[in-house]
Amino acid sequence: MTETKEAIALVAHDQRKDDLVAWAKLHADQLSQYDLYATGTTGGRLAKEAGLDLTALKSGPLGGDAQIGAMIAEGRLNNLIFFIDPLTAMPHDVDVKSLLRLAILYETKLAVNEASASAMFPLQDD
Ligand SMILES: O=C(CO)COP(=O)(O)O
Repeated sequence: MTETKEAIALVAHDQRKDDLVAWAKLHADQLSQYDLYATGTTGGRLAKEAGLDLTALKSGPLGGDAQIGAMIAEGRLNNLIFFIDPLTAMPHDVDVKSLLRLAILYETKLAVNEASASAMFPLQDD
């Protein structure tokens, strides 16, 4: 029987993308052991610049946050690394709030910056 790999979703707001890419480069070996998902623009950068093999969803403002929220609600994802920009208003703030609400509701392991993302590893099975 093949074992299902645990999944991690990676998301960063525009002002935090450089930081997530830099963090992901440092942790590429660890990340590559998991099924990786990302919102569209974040995923494109992580694939190109950090060499990660991942599934890119829609861009956040076009429904990518909602897709990740749906994965959480369906029990398909329980790790989320979301580098949030705390200083910029977002047109899709309701989607961001919805994703965070679902992550909290479903006990998702959630990291919002470098320190908390680094503290996620090694991931432990529930
Ligand atoms: O907006 C986002 C998260 O709220 C991220 O989306 P992108 O990765 O497509 O920029």
